[in-house]
Amino acid sequence: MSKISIIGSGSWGTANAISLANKGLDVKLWVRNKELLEIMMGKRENTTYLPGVKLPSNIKVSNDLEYCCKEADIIVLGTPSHAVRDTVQNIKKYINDDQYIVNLAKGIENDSLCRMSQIIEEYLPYNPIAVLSGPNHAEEVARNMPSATVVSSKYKRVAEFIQDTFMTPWFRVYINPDIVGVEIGGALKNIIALGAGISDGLGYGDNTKTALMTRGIVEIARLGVAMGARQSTFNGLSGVGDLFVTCTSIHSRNRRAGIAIGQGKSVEEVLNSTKMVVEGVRTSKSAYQLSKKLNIEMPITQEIYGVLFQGFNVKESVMKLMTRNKTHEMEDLMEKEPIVWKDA
Ligand SMILES: NC(=O)c1ccc[n+]([C@@H]2O[C@H](COP(=O)([O-])OP(=O)(O)OC[C@H]3O[C@@H](n4cnc5c(N)ncnc54)[C@H](O)[C@@H]3O)[C@@H](O)[C@H]2O)c1
Ligand SMILES: O=P(O)(O)OC[C@H](O)CO
Repeated sequence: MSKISIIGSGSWGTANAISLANKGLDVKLWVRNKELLEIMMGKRENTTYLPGVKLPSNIKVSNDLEYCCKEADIIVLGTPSHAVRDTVQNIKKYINDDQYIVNLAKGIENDSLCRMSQIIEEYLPYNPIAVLSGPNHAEEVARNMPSATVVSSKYKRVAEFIQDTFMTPWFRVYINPDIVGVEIGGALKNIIALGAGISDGLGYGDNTKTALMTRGIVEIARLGVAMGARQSTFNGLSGVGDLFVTCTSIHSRNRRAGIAIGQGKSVEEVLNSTKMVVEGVRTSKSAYQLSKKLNIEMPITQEIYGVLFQGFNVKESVMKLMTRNKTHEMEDLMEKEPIVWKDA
């Protein structure tokens, strides 16, 4: 039986700890904040990030990184994406080459434009690395509500081992070798979820949100394919699957932040009002930078980046998107699927 250590006890790190512990595995959960650690030890509950769900007795909570890393077969990184580089640097001295590293964070690092697995590989080049990404809200996974997800790794052996470890009757894990596609889908859907929230906040309807979601996945796939991903991955759980759940769920922090912005709150006000991470904000900057670098057309991302960082007015952004040059819906696939119109 594998020993698991989860570094980061936000909602998702804690939910995975609970899911794995319910399976009978020994889990150590690293808690950064000492005050929260005390509460979690006493109440056996993460009252800040996952209230209402008890921690099984086989989860050991600790603030000691060395204690958490040593003897683990699998180290799971559960911090937000902006903290992954620091976290890997901090744990590197306690890690052996044969320990598996699984990343849960969804994001693309600003400026370096690295995917999370690339950051991990930079510091731990010999370790088996996998990423887990899919339509999974912590609040539901922690309560054993049936959910599905995807594990990706460059190596089938690694993906299958992590699949077996995380799979439960309530958490169905698929594997996919397209690590670029899985990471890009999981990271960039957060930008579209902010947009879906803005649309809801403006009082627009289901048509508007569905248009954003459908055209959103087109531009996510366009960037992903340019970075080496497979188009088909964006039709899967880490693509449209995660996009659907994040754009429609009451649990989504990205969507909730978007709603508040659509209702007129400033971005600063919205981000200051929650302890929880709104990944889409930083990711919009990285995606915008990537679209410029690779010369990829990403109109929705560009407008959302503009709203978040350049003071764009949300209603004007909607109008800019609606009045762009007319085009063919399947423009991206035309080379692969030539279009033949009938004459007259
Ligand atoms: N919440 C979900 O349902 C869910 C589901 C799938 C993926 N994710 C992804 O998992 C990652 C973690 O999200 P979450 O929802 O658990 O976050 P959260 O907002 O619930 O908690 C954030 C956690 O990160 C810690 N943290 C913040 N800054 C840190 C730093 N600089 N160094 C170390 N730790 C730091 C906080 O102490 C806290 O434990 C994100 O990338 C998110 O997109 C979340
Ligand atoms: O709450 P959000 O918006 O960060 O989304 C959480 C997960 O990524 C959903 O799969």
